[in-house]
Amino acid sequence: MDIDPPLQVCYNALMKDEVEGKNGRVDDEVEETYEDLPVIDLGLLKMGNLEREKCKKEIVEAARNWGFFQVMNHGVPERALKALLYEQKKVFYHPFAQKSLGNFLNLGGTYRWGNPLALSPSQMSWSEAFHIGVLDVSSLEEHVTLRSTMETVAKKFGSIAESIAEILGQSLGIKWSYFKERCEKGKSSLRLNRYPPCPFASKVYGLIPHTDSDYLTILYQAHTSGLQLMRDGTWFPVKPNPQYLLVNIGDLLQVVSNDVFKSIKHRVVASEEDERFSFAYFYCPSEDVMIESCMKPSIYKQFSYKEYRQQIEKDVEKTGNKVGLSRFFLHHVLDFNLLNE
Ligand SMILES: O=C(O)CCC(=O)C(=O)O
Ligand SMILES: [Fe+2]
Repeated sequence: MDIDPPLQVCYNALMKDEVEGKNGRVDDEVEETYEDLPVIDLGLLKMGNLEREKCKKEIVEAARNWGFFQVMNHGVPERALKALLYEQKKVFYHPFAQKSLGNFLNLGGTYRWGNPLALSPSQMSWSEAFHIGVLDVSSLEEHVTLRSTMETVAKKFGSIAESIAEILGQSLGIKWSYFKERCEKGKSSLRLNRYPPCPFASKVYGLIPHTDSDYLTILYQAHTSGLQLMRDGTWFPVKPNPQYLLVNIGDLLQVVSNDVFKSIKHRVVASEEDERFSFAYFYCPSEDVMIESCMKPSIYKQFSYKEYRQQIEKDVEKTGNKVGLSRFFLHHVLDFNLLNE
């Protein structure tokens, strides 16, 4: 059976171009188990002062020490999460010829698949996605149930992101409304991901290693494993738990915090048997917002969010990879490891 979207065609073309011995992804060491990723009970934020402070402290510690953590009692009903998984499946199961039309879902340019700019199989993601601006969700006129489930999830995930950003900001001495002001009319988005089973699972990623280009991300990965994060140079699997949401620090918060909080590299490995779904909320400012450190001396130059996105686009076009924050180091401290990846 043909694979939809036509990832195999893309893969075959890349394999043809590859120099022998260089094909396929790099197989780094992966730890077998991962029990320690913090789990934070957000229910405590609704309790007395003591519990609230304890929870805030745990969030700040997890963000400092891990950059990636899980939250429970997050207030998003399980039926809303399941409903979006169901709705996203229905959308993905439309034939490729429809999905790839510019105006599918009445929205332009929201559908992504593989990586049209990949120069080798290791830069190719065996997945497809809809990346929809939160402010555009209301344009999904004909897709009533998709729209309403996305609206529910976006609203809930957005307020979780806002609360966590506020707590982290306060720990740095930033005004409580700092992130809210920058993101209210901003570019936050929801990304629906589908990872089809892959006949060459050892050769490509489901989603190539990357950091997120936002303040922070709220992710739901439901039941199927595949997500891994990089810690101290080793990849660790993140065990799925349908009760939990995952939170990870993005590049912009790394800059604002002057590296107190780190944007953690993560990836999804491909699977020969399993189809996998996930969805993510990216908490982002408006394009004109300046991204700058709240501490001196700053590690990074100031840049606008728009500049950051444009730089990423340019780098991906040229090299197949996002270079990311090292482009904006002050004093031209270039991280050649990152550049050469
Ligand atoms: O599917 C996942 O678990 C991760 C998705 C992700 O990292 C992303 O969409 O940026
Ligand atoms: Fe990500």
